[in-house]
Amino acid sequence: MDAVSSVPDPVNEPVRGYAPGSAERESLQRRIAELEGERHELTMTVGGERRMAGGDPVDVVQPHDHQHVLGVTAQATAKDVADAVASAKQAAPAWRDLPFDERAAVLLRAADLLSGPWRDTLNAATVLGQSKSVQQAEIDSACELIDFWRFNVSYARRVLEEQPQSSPGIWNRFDHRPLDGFVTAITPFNFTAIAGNLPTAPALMGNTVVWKPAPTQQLAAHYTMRLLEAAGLPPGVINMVTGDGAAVSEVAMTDPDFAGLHFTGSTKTFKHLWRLMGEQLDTYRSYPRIVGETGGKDFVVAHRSADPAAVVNGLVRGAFEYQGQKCSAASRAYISRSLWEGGVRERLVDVTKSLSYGDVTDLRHFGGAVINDKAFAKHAEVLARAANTATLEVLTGGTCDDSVGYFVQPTVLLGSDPTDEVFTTEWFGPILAVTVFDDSDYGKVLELVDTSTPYALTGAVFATERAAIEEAHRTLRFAAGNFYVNDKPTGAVVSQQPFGGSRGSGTNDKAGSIYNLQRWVSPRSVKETFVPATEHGYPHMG
Ligand SMILES: NC(=O)c1ccc[n+]([C@@H]2O[C@H](COP(=O)([O-])OP(=O)(O)OC[C@H]3O[C@@H](n4cnc5c(N)ncnc54)[C@H](O)[C@@H]3O)[C@@H](O)[C@H]2O)c1
Ligand SMILES: N[C@@H](CCC=O)C(=O)O
Repeated sequence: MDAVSSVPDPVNEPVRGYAPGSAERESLQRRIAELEGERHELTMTVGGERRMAGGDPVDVVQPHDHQHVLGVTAQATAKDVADAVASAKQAAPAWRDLPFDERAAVLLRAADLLSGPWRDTLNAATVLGQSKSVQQAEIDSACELIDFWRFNVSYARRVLEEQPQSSPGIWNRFDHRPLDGFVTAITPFNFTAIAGNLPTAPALMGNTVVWKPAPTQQLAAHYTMRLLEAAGLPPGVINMVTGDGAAVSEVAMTDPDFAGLHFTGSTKTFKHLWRLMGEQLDTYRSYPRIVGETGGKDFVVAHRSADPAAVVNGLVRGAFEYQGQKCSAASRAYISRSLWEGGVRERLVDVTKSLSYGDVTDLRHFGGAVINDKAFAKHAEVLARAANTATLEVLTGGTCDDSVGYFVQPTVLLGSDPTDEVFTTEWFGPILAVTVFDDSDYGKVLELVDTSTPYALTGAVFATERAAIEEAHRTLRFAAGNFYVNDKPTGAVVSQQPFGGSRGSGTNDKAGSIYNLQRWVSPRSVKETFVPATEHGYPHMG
């Protein structure tokens, strides 16, 4: 059983600005150029060995310059995944028997390496492979991942401290065992921090893991794996397999020792995986722990009392940072008529028009391209439909161009039918749908916001009247797991706004919090009686 010692008090990693002329900018640009000039062999890592997966090769490109191949990865085969599962099982006894402090030290060291010598590498890989602006890479692949690793150690310690009461002559204890089997972590393309957190959180609690990143995030995932090795992660504790995941669900998730899924990605994929797990219930030795954080259709509501400049800024940053490819991105807005007609419409259109999306290695751009050809085609279809729908008006944007990169212009659609799919479907791109309501209909609009989508991830209300804010809290209590007052619905910070949503948006286990970490232990209650009874009778028997 783990002894509990004290661990360093975590603080949030400061965000660097990369202003022109700064040493940090020069250093990052140098690293970007180095990684851009290499052609990476994006292998799996199984039992500490790097090897190319056996299936079809897959090019990993720069989304803003899709002819530029950064490296080649490959689809993992059933045999590759079976090897990763075997390796996770083999590494399990030694890893779970290692004292908590030794496991924690690996992540604390990884955090310090990322804060220092590895920062440029992970940021550069995220800029190039996922088309993030430097600011968006910095808050993700540096700060958020460092925060996950440091804060998780402190939360894990609190989990281990939780102990039952004892009574005279009896000592009761919790043995915080890892799960009885291995964990599968499946991660999305859009956050390097999430990709790094999902395998490491269960590992911290003593589990071994099969991790499958998204192919489009493979460059940053490759360096995350190298960084964990540099921090001292033993071989086999986290086994990284590559590809689109078909073999992972077929092999790892149908193994009798599969004990937990740590997933972030779309609602559709999560439901598919949950159904698969349901079908396998008679195969598994334990009921698997299922943690899945999924899609959103995140809202902004602006009451007539709101500060117009704050509303516009919240919409622009909330909807268009990282090309709208955040699960938290504002994609539907409900604006009171007096605000809209009092200048918000013009200001929103003007600021949105001024945003430049381009090659993110040129740091002057606000954003880059969407992740791949599939996302581009989906957005192109949405924009074509919008242009031909009578209830929709394209206020700005509405165009896209994939001749060099997968560029979709930041788009604002004005809709008179709030049931149209632009207000209900997650597209995961830079498309914001706005509808305008009469000031007196605020209460009705809150009801509409609550009921018009299957999701409940993030949302924001802008208002200065306290009664309006209180009404939004009440009506929208279950409409968002992360709710913002007078702020954009994106940009949650580990330890400050623990992140996750409910309804169709996930199991709401709040990544980077004590709630998430406790899902990766299976406590054993131990009762020890110091002087055991020797007579079987009771007083009532006389
Ligand atoms: N709620 C959150 O915290 C959160 C955070 C980030 C992203 N997201 C959501 O993620 C989605 C965007 O990410 P994405 O496009 O990478 O999602 P996705 O569902 O397409 O893919 C997620 C992961 O699942 C894998 N996958 C897909 N099909 C699989 C299968 N059959 N078997 C095994 N693995 C499979 C993918 O390869 C990838 O690694 C959006 O819906 C977004 O809202 C949610
Ligand atoms: N936690 C991030 C979103 C993660 C999903 O993509 C935010 O709060 O913006």
